[in-house]
Amino acid sequence: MADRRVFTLSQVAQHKSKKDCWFVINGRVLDVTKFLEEHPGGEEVLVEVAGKDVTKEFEEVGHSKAAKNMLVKYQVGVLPGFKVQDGDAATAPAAASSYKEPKGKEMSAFVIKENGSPQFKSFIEFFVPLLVAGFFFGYRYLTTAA
Ligand code: HEM
Repeated sequence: MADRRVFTLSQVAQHKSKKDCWFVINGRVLDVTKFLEEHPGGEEVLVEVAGKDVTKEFEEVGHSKAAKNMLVKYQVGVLPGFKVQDGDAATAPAAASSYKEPKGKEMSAFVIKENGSPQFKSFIEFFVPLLVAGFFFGYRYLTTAA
């Protein structure tokens, strides 16, 4: 369960350095100090907005669901009056952790499926040309004999 200690925005604003970096996203107070170096978007962008409510900035980047699910990991508390929002991806960490990559799925697109039985196929492959040849010679015989 994520931390529910209540902090005010001015308390969050006291943690705005590279060594102690907090901010707020969707009412969650996050301590991202340990995440700074790992952030795929770079640590500078995070330090620049440290100590503030960065919900807008976070959404504007169009972060993936995976990124949204990571928020809970860094949660140290909430703002006063925090309520879990509908559709907040971070509220479903259980669902996120049970999600499994559909391994091998992409490969199946390249597998050519053999549905018909191979015996039936070779029968047709053998007799159809034979039948065509038979018709051809039969027709030739009938037309040249006259
Ligand atoms: C705890 C909060 C945050 C987490 C967990 C997080 C996580 C991530 C992740 C996983 C990515 C890779 C792309 C993706 O999966 O969406 C990313 C990219 C990025 N993030 Fe964050 N981020 C956070 C906060 C922020 C904030 C507050 C800003 C802006 C002020 C920001 C700006 C960016 C940018 C600019 C990129 C690069 C986008 C790109 O190259 O297309 N991030 N972030």
